[in-house]
Amino acid sequence: MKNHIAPVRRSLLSVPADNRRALEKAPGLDCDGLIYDLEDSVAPEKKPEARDNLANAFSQPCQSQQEQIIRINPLESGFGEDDLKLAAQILPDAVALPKVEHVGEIAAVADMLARLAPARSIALWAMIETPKGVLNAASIAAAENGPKCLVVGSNDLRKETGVLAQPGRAYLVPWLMQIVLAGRAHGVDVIDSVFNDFRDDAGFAAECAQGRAMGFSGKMLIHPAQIDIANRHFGPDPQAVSDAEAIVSAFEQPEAQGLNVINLDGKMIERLHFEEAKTLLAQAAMIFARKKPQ
Ligand SMILES: CC(C)(COP(=O)(O)OP(=O)(O)OC[C@H]1O[C@@H](n2cnc3c(N)ncnc32)[C@H](O)[C@@H]1OP(=O)(O)O)[C@@H](O)C(=O)NCCC(=O)NCCSC(=O)C[C@H](O)C(=O)O
Ligand SMILES: [Mg+2]
Repeated sequence: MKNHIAPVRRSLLSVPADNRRALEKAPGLDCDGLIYDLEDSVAPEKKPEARDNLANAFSQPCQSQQEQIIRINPLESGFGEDDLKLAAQILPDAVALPKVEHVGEIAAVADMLARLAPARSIALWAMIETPKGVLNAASIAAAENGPKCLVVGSNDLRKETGVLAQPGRAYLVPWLMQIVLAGRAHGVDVIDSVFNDFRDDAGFAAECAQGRAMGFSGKMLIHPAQIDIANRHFGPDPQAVSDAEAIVSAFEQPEAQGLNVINLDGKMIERLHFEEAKTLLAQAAMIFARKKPQ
């Protein structure tokens, strides 16, 4: 995505970087972003090949407007440094760090990237997927030159805590809300976790609706079949667009000049709703104007 003013992040598809067919297919899909994965979906012996695939994919001319993110391996894994060298060479929009637990990890990767690609700024994203990551989410989001996005990894979070995968995510919700609050407190975008059962459209839609209601901007995805559903749930629906148009129009009337609160069809509308409505319309316009992938 090349508009960095108000990024739309409804749907972020993870693409295993060792899967050439998926790499080929991904730029033609209607998701807002691609998270090219070098971490858990790629076996240790395939990491070099996966990096070569990405170098090759990024060398091709590309019309896609998707935001491009590379998920690297943790630095202590022994793979992370080579992943960062690759990032400095191919210059994605962002590098996603998995399993971030402390603000120091962000600083270490930022320093390394600044040394490897001094003239370019590559944003950092932090995956929050361990108990310590959740507990420290606020300080991670607040880091100087810190992450632009927090992404939840609920598979790892469940593994580390013993919480079971259940519809409704009752026991995960408090932690998810903590992550949303941490991100929003520091102006950092928040993305909900993957949903593993990619053939269960109804279950996925329910989880998207829940994530949207919790305040997430979008969802990390694992399969192309999930894109339309995520776009629909996290994007502005026609009713929301027409409500926003009515609010903007009402506040722009001469009689609303100098007023901070108005009555619109029996509802109290404040200037904050006016600002919210303008943001929603700008996002809707951006989605509408975006060139459909071929
Ligand atoms: C889950 C999959 C292994 C399923 O793959 P497959 O069996 O190939 O599915 P389909 O036959 O239904 O695929 C249909 C076509 O779609 C393409 N495809 C599938 N997945 C992707 C994708 N992710 N990106 C692009 N294209 C994709 C197939 O190639 C087929 O194409 P065609 O040949 O034209 O028919 C697979 O979907 C998969 O590997 N998904 C991603 C897995 C992944 O990235 N895992 C890491 C992220 S999960 C995570 O982060 C968890 C987090 O850390 C946490 O802790 O929670
Ligand atoms: Mg994970």
